[in-house]
Amino acid sequence: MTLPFELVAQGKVREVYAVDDDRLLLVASDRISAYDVVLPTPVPDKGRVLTALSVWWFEQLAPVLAEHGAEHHLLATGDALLAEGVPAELAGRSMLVRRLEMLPVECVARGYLSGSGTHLYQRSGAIVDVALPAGLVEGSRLPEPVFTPSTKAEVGEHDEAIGFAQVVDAVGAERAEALRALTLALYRRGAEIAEDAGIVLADTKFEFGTADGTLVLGDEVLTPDSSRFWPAITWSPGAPQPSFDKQYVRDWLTTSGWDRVSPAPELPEAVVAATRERYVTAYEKLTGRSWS
Ligand SMILES: CCOC(=O)Cn1cc(-c2ncnc(N)c2C#N)cn1
Repeated sequence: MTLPFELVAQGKVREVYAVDDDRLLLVASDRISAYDVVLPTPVPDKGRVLTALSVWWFEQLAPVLAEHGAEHHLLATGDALLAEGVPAELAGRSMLVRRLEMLPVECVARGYLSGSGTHLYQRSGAIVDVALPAGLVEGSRLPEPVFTPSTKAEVGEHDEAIGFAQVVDAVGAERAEALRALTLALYRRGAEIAEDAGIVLADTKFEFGTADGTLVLGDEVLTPDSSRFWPAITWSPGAPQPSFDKQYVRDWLTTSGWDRVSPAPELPEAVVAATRERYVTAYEKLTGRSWS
């Protein structure tokens, strides 16, 4: 599909286009990645569901942003984009956003110990400069949510966990404090809403920018692609937790014998359908809205 806009960033499952000097278009694809590999089989509606979820979260989080003197970058989505020249088949999985001066920090909030956080903790009892109590295991709930920022890695590289001092070096002390406070406040509100929906929001990554000196929440927000969603019902510390949305894919890939190095195999139709259903279910449980 050719868009009448310049491609400015390409991620594993998303693209960013320049609409004009002040606005960008974030386009979510139906691609799914597992074990850091983009799989060859798309999941129908994944892009549209995760876009609708982000849009809903921007609405839910607007009061928290306002409390912190911040805003978000969303301008429009869906049919409103047709007038901007966005093709109909992309409109539902695109967000028109304000162009920001993006800050060079991945703002990660963790309410639970998982993934790279567990690895760092097992090595040093902390996540960089964030000390944690002894005796935690993969999946443990943390006493309090913590801010564990990282650098924005180049495409294909892994983000590197950094300490608060490095955030200060990058954006200044006042802005660093604001990022930490806002990241944790947004995470707490998201985790609270997710808990009511039977979903553990284990961690999430926010990206912020500035516009005319104001802090602005960018990127996608609180989706299963930017966060770890676990079914609350199966939460059991001591082992990797089942992913709310990707577990069918992970399990099938494991049974398929894929070596994780050679090109990933096509997913069976049943796994694609079940995975699509997980995205729709996450949307409906969180928003209380019917996907249809
Ligand atoms: C392909 C995936 O890459 C990204 O989303 C990272 N990225 C964010 C921007 C951005 N730049 C200015 N203003 C914004 N509002 C945004 C946003 N969101 C560019 N790349």
